Amino acid sequence: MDSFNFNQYQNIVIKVGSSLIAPDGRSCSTQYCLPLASFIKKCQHLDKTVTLVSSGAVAAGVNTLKIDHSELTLAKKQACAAVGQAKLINHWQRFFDNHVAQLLLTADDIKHPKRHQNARKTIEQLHQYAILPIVNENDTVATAELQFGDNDNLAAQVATLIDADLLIICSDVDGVYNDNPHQNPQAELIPYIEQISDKTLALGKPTHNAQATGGMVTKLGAAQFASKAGINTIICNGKSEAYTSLLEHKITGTFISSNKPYKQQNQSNINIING
Ligand SMILES: Nc1ncnc2c1ncn2[C@@H]1O[C@H](COP(=O)(O)OP(=O)(O)O)[C@@H](O)[C@H]1O
Ligand SMILES: N[C@@H](CCC(=O)OP(=O)(O)O)C(=O)O
Repeated sequence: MDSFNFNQYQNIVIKVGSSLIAPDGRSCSTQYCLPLASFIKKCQHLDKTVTLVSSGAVAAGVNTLKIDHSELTLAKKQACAAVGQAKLINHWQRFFDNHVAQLLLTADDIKHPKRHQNARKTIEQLHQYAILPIVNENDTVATAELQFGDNDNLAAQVATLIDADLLIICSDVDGVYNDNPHQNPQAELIPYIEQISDKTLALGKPTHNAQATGGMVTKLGAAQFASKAGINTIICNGKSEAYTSLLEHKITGTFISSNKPYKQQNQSNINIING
């Protein structure tokens, strides 16, 4: 079989969800962040530029303020995000010896031409300083994000902003299944999606996890957005061997192809495992 070649990707956006930052309510846990940090460092040593989109601020704030998720009003969620963001960035600083930067963005910042350009230039400059840019939604002002939005979409927007060639969405499931595997034990993993149709979007259901936001619905929406911009997406499990596989030029998860040719992309060369 032809092989997927991780070497062809140079500018990668990695999104990590609350499910991995705060497993079982343990906010800012090292359990899944340590392997992810190690993967990011390996990518950096391979001369790839990496931008991290990290969720987990609300979960971290909930943990500090000892609030039940079911009691969260919008104002309480925003207060949790403000408390938790400080904790979250401190958490990442420890893995990267302080070589990280915090960027809090809203959808408006990405739409506004001048702010868009400023955000892009800042990220490029940080990459030149070998600093890992860590992006989150600016939850204090982005009320719509906490009511309707999600960081999967933000990650796809950031990937487009910086002309990334790969978006990796790390979650707590092996990839996209034909139904929610937490609710349907018969659900089967879909290793490769050539194009996201309405039928594919309908496979994505909400999350089973009170701490997370979007479930697979928003990940598929994000992949569709990235795909239209010529960016391939991989949805994988940050609890598994997915990172090791990628470094070995194999995909453990779901690969979603962009629907237009991008850079040296070669769609015939894809080696899928785990499916
Ligand atoms: N078709 C599907 N395939 C896989 N997972 C799905 C699907 N539909 C819904 N899900 C849910 O999406 C969850 C992952 O999204 P989410 O909990 O929001 O994670 P994260 O915090 O990583 O963004 C899974 O654990 C599962 O409950
Ligand atoms: N800005 C929020 C992100 C919420 C979110 O999208 O969470 P997730 O579905 O776990 O990626 C936070 O940091 O908690």
